[in-house]
Amino acid sequence: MDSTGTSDKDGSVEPAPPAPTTRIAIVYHSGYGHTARQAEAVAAGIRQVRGVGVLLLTTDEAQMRWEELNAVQAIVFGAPTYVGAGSASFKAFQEASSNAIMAKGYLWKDKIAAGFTNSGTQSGDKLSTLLQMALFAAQHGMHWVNLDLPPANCSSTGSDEDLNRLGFWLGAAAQSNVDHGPDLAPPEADLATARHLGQRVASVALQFTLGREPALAALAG
Ligand SMILES: Cc1cc2nc3c(=O)[nH]c(=O)nc-3n(C[C@H](O)[C@H](O)[C@H](O)COP(=O)(O)O)c2cc1C
Repeated sequence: MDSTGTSDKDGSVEPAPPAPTTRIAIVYHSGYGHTARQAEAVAAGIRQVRGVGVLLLTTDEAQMRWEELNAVQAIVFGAPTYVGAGSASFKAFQEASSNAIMAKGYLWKDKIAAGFTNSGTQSGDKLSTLLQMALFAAQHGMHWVNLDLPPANCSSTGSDEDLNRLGFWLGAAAQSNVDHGPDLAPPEADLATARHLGQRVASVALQFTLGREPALAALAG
């Protein structure tokens, strides 16, 4: 059977589901592969929401594919925290967007945005990186979506296996032991937290996409 449909027992063909009309890009950097695992988890969360597609790009790839980024409804930013901020490669992508996107008329205005970061220690000053991403989104006129998970692992019944075990609100955080490769880190709880962020952004983007057309028509009328 080709990709256009599925065949059931009597040989009849069911039409393939329509291509997603809501698309979300993930733009991330990962020096050693740990944040890449988190990015893949965000993508998996997005794919769980029917009707939403994903474009997964490194910060280097993104700088060659601005037009594709301009066409998506949401962009999720991801970077490891290096020296208390997003990595230099992520910063290079941010700066490149100034000429490529802002100077050309704020082409990302009103897109949805969200972010995630990963680092070696439990805190590791990851909040600084999430703030950097939220400010970046604000400078582009984007709408920031938070994590929407209660902080966990903060009571006698909490554990390291809880969703949002690191207790962030602004975006998804992960922690990777510095002596573990990306096959072992970040742990499942942090990948599940990243999947949650992906699902949430997909849900919000879908609401914006489906709700926006009638809203604009009403405003124009
Ligand atoms: C140059 C450099 C600076 C780092 N600074 C921090 C830091 O400020 N806080 C922290 O918790 N971890 C820090 N780390 C650890 C990384 O965040 C951690 O190893 C992370 O998993 C790397 O992600 P990646 O494999 O996607 O590059 C630093 C690592 C490097 C290489």
